[in-house]
Amino acid sequence: MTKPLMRALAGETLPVPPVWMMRQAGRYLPEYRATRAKAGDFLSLCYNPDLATEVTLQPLRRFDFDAAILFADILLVPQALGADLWFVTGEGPRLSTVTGAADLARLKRAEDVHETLAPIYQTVRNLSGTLPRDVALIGFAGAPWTVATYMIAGRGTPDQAPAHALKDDDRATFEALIDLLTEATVEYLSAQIDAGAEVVKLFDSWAGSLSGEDFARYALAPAKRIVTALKARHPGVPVIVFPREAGEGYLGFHAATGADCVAVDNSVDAEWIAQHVQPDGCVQGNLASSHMVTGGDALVSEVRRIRDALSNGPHIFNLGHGITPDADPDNVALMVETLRENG
Ligand SMILES: Cc1c2[nH]c(c1CCC(=O)O)Cc1[nH]c(c(CCC(=O)O)c1C)Cc1[nH]c(c(CCC(=O)O)c1C)Cc1[nH]c(c(C)c1CCC(=O)O)C2
Repeated sequence: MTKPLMRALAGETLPVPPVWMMRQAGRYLPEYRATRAKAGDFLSLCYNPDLATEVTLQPLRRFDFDAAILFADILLVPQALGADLWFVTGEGPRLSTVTGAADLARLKRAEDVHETLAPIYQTVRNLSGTLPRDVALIGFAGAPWTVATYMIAGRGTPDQAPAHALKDDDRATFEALIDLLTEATVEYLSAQIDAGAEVVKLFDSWAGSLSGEDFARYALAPAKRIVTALKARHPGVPVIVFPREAGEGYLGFHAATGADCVAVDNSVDAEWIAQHVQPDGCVQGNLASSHMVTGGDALVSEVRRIRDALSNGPHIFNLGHGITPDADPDNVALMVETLRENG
């Protein structure tokens, strides 16, 4: 029997959609916090295959999810390309910046990322074969634009202004960075698939800040290049893309990139997705993650509404973005239970 997640990705409409959660291994779980304390800091946890395997498995012991997602981070690729990376507690990531051609010239080549990322592939190998029979293993990477926004600014930014400035002031350097990240992402995802990832997902968390021609050039085109290269190297391995807050940019995203599934955030309504995106292929989403904090009747009715709205086509149930540290694990259990109430 094929795993439910793989069936949905192949375009099948299932009586109950498969379910998993972005950031399902994370700080809302006390056992995650304990393992992270043992590792020391977040990056040490990412690069420790035994502990990264353990935290990947933790949510599966509590919840009957259909997928596990590799525990790692989208910012490991810039680090593997030679950028400095560290996390400031309570604030987020910091990186050495790329502000011009000289910074770009100091980065390594795409093929060189494997040396740093080898422990991540070991985590994938550990997980492959360890998972419950019906659970699919998802690998992931950040999309070039989103990763570039962190590399250019040296940190997370509310409006991605430094990346927009480099794009508009020094397009050659900006595009060379996007190209390097596109190639490095193919290398990284391809190695995850070789190590046992059954599905890969591309996170373009800041796709929504690109508009018009820029959206086509820096969200669609790199995603298409990555999907095309992966399909050539690994026929049959499905790809999920997540152009977060793309709005109307979700229209035609399957066809423009060749992705098997488009993940949709909660700024668009499930009915709209059913009408305008799901006819093109599998969709994933899109419960607001705030329901994992507040729970109750609002959670139950919203899970039912999204499930029912998307029940006439291939759907993977998920949140619209990652679960937050203040979420209550009981609400996650209630989400899964509600989803399957008649199934
Ligand atoms: C932008 C981005 C990053 N990382 C990621 C994105 C794209 C998706 C999104 O928009 O959420 C993706 C990511 N980050 C993490 C995963 C693991 C897999 C999963 O469970 O989904 C995934 C898929 C673990 C993580 N990545 C991070 C944590 C928290 C680290 C900790 O334990 O303190 C986890 C579990 C840290 C991180 N990593 C990043 C930031 C901005 C932060 C700090 C913010 C925060 O503290 O929540 C970069």
